[in-house]
This record gives sequence, structure tokens and C-alpha cells, in this order.
Amino acid sequence: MTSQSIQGGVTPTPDQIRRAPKVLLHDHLDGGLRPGTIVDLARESGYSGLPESDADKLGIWFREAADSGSLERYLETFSHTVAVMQTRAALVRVAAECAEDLAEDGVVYAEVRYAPEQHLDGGLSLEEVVEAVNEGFREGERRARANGHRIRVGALLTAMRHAARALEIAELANRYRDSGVVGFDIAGAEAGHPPTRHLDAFEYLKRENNHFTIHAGEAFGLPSIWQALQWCGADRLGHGVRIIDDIEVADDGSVTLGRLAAYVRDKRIPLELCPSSNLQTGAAASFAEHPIGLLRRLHFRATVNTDNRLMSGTSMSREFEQLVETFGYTLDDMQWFSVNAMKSAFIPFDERLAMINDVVKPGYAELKSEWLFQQTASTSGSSAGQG
Ligand SMILES: O=c1[nH]cnc2c1ncn2[C@@H]1O[C@H](CO)[C@@H](O)[C@H]1O
Ligand SMILES: [Zn+2]
Repeated sequence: MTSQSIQGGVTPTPDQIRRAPKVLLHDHLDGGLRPGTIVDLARESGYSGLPESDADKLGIWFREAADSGSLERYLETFSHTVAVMQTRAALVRVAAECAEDLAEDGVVYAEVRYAPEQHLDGGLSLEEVVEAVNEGFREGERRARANGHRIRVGALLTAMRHAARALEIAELANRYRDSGVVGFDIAGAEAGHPPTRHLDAFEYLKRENNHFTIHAGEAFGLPSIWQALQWCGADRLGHGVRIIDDIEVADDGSVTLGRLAAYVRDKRIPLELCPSSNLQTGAAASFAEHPIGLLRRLHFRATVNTDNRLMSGTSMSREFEQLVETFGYTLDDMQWFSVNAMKSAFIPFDERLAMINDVVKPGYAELKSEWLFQQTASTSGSSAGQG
């Protein structure tokens, strides 16, 4: 049953959360495989390193192993998923299932990232990797449509921050910008690997008028965010959750923003927040203490993301369910996050606008109107006493 207040704040049910149109900007392809697919692909490729051979147990293993409290240990779990994503067929399958799973979860637009340089062990070229993943996304979009779901998926090409291929990957992203790749990212262990090491890649993309996001302010604090924005020129922040270190809340509730936090808010820099992932890597202690609550209240350009659905045992709906439970968010809040994300996407402005006006807002309007009809149904047949 939906609860409704006069202010129009509808607390969504889990079913409504799933049906609500959601927009996802930060999701790793190699962090979202179905456990059963990992088992299949390991068998097909002869990879013998899996810690469990049963799909259910493997899913649990990933969640528990990623629950380490450190980003470095969390990232170790990717060696298994990357190991089984080394052929064209494997990449097509994983990408298709990714699009299907997101669509099934009510995601209407997603930017999914992966590092092409990590998928070359089977002899594929960087181009072949990108083309396989693109093919998989298109196949997944088609299958989703056949199941009554609409989704658009764009790829972000990630360069690993400890490696030295960022410029090459940036050039790859630029080459495929009109065929399925919407931007660039850097990821991997943050401490000791400042984004400024990859300035050549960022400067190249700026000269090409292309878009990029940078994992910053997750395991490391303000200096990382500052570098990502003011040295590298990132369009968005991957996580960016540590911006909270530049925000002071006094005992009386008054809030003071430092220069960097003020800049991030004033310039509407999108924060790709990933609450469950942050709990696992130790960037936040609990949902209740997660900075997303304050950042939303202060009207930062906050967005909700999954990061790694496999490692966190999560989905967009699951993230929202927990936010609704913790912060009492309504459908209006969900819409706010979804519009924020759509505004911050790397596809052209007219397409973003059409997604907001023709898909996201009508979807929420439809959900918000449901209570009217529910009430009619539940009061029909017992009209006495309705005054
Ligand atoms: O939360 C994160 N922070 C930093 N790096 C990450 C995170 N999640 C995944 N990756 C890294 O990105 C690579 C490409 O998708 C993954 O292989 C993993 O090493
Ligand atoms: Zn990430």
C-alpha cells in the first residue's frame, strides 16, 4: 500500500521502486556479472581459479570478499571476473546480460564502464574489445525491448590509474564516440595514483571536446577531488563522496561549505554516489551516516549508482530501497535523483532533455497517480461513512 501525504510525498513500495524509471551513470561491466555466467564462462575457458563452483555460493563469496573495508582488497575480487572476460563471445554475453538485467530493474538509461586494456589476454585488440561490448549492449537492448522494457546503454572506457595506457584509451574512446562510447574514466586504487599522472589523456579529450569522469574522493579525500576537477577538468566525479570533508555542520544545524565544496555545488558538478560500495570499502559506516543524505539536502548534483552489482549484491532498486528506508525518500526524491543523473549524462543535450521530459517525468507521474486509483478500489463496496 502506498502512503500519501498532502504534500504529495509518496513513499514508494519496493514494486514501485523497481518500476520507477532510473538512470545509472556509474556501473562497472566487470563488476556486474551474473554468478551463473561466471561459472559457465570459467568452464568454457578452462579458468580454474574460481573460489566456488556453485553459482549461489560464488555470488555470496564475491559479496563477502568485497566486504573488506579497503578499496585495494575490494578490487582484488575483479581478477576472477576479468579472467573470464577475455573472448569476444564472453564480452558479448556479459554486456548483453548487463543491459538485460538493468532494464529488468527499471533502468532506462545507463552508462556502463570497463577497462579495455584488461581484456586483451585472449588475443583481442582494444578495438575488438570495444566492438564486442557494443554488440552485447545492442543485443541486450533488443532483448529488453522484446520483454517490454526500454533501455539505452552507453559505454565509458576506463583506463587503470596504476597503468600507463590512459592516452591510448582516451584516443580509443574518441574514435568510438559516435558508435556506442559516450566518455572516458579512470579507476583502480586511488591512494598513490593521483589523476594528474594521466593529464595527457585528459588534455587530449578536452581538445577533442569529449567527456570524462574520474574516480576521485572515494578512498582518498579532498586533494584527489581537487586534482580531478582543477588539474584534470573532470566533467563528473566517480564517487566524490569525500567532498563531505569540506562541509561543516555546526551543533545548531547550520552548514558551512569550504571553497572546494562550494565550487562543486555552484558548478553543479555531478557526484556519482554509490552508497553500498562505500560501505564495503570503508568510505562510509552505514546508510544512515552516508553523506548522500546531507548532500541531497544541500542540493548538490547528487546521483545514485550501483558501482558493482555483483560485489555489492545490489541493483538500482536495492540502492533506492535502502535510501527510502533510511531517509524516508519519496517518489519526488527518486525523481530528483533520476533527473539529476539524466542531466549529467554524456549523451547530447537534446537527447537528455527528451529522456527527462518524455521518459523519466512521465514515469514518475504515472507512479504518483497510482494511489488515486488504489483508493477508489479499496473504498468501492464500502462507501458508507465516506461522508
Ligand atoms: O569503486 C571503484 N573504485 C575504483 N576502481 C574500481 C571501482 N570499482 C571497480 N573498479 C575498477 O575498475 C575496473 C574497470 O571496471 C575494474 O576492473 C576495477 O579494477
Ligand atoms: Zn567505480
